[in-house]
Amino acid sequence: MNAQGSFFNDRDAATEISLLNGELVYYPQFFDTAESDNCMRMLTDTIAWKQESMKMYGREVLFPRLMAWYGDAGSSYAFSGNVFTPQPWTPLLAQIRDRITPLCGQSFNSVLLNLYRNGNDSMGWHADNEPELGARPVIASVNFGATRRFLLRYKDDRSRKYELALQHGSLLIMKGTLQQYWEHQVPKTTKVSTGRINLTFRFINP
Ligand SMILES: O=C(O)CCC(=O)C(=O)O
Ligand SMILES: [Fe+2]
Repeated sequence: MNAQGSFFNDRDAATEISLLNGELVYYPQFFDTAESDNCMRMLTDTIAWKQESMKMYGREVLFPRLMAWYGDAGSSYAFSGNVFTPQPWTPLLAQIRDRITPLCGQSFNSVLLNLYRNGNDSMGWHADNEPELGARPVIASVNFGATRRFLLRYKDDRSRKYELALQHGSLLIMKGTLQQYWEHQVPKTTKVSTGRINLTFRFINP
């Protein structure tokens, strides 16, 4: 805790990034180092991590990372042929949700967690444009652990690109028409040998 009795520092130190047909707001140090270290440890140990699989060309393929889904009852989420039924909010996940919500201009009823065990774990190109998220979803991405590259490319012109290094304790808000016009990925890297946890807070229309 700091002198103001808050676990969180530098919440206002944001960079607003206006892309063509999409908006990002990046808070590099939304959570201070002590709190981020604690979140990394607590989430690693207490989340019900699973390696899910998806059907690809008739074969079951494992996702190259561990995942978990938490949220309000009824906020089920379907993607890549999976239906994720949420587990109830843990106190820590609810605390993180409640701290980021005031900055996001909307509430969240669920969170998808991804654990990248090392640089060999990754997430491929996609947009978070499932119908239950609505046309212009606000998605809040919270990062703990190793810094990983977050790449964006414009769907209609893949030479138009943007890149961020998402660091320990950061918050990235994706909004506007970003998910309609852009895709994003977290590529593999040989430079990272430690774990990273990403949480994407979402509002699923029931
Ligand atoms: O790990 C990340 O930074 C990206 C996560 C993501 O794109 C997602 O969960 O949809
Ligand atoms: Fe995504």
